[in-house]
Amino acid sequence: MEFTLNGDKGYSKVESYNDETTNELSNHYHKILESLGEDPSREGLEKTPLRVAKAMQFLTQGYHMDPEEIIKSAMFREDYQQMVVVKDIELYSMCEHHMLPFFGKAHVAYIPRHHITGLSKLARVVEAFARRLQVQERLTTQIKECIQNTLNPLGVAVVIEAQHMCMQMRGVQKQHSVTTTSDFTGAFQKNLATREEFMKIISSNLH
Ligand SMILES: Nc1nc2c(ncn2[C@@H]2O[C@H](COP(=O)(O)OP(=O)(O)OP(=O)(O)O)[C@@H](O)[C@H]2O)c(=O)[nH]1
Ligand SMILES: [Zn+2]
Repeated sequence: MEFTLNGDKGYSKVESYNDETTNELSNHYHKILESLGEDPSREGLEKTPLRVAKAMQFLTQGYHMDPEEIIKSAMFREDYQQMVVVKDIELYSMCEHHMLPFFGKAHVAYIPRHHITGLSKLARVVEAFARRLQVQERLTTQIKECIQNTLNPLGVAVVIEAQHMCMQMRGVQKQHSVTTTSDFTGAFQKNLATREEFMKIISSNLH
């Protein structure tokens, strides 16, 4: 089956894998298991190369998504010019240095000029950029730019808080460190009160 994620909405709802890529990855993971001193033919590992091949394609499916198309597929003209905040969007990404997970939450806001977008699309844009090999800084900026370029709003704000497994399980081994990145355009950049309102909303426990 093909990865057909560039559908008319910019993503596909079906979990599917490219047979050729799956085969190629499986062969590589078979060798990797051997290099690690394992026996890829023992019962528990027999299907592991195939499972990992699929898992890795799932975790990097963002390469087959078109984030701008995701927003454009649900853009509506509206005169609302106040802050729209979607907070606590959980995200799972992989650091490009160690290919280990980093995970946490994204908080996304914008102030519409003439257009709003479907709320789920903001979360889908986070997914589309997170499901790639990333650094947290670039992930933050890409989400911001995508929303700015498509909706042309009065401002965009993105804050990401994440824990990096490469800092927890290995390396410096700091279990409790959390990294926060942020990026702003327009009103969020120029107007301190606007930015503070956003920061207050994402820090509050109001639901
Ligand atoms: N800026 C940034 N750094 C990251 C991110 N994810 C992982 N890193 C860091 O990437 C760096 C890579 O540094 P290197 O010295 O080349 O790799 P390393 O020898 O494995 O480093 P240690 O993790 O310190 O053991 C490390 O400091 C990681 O903590 C990220 O999203 N943003
Ligand atoms: Zn890393």
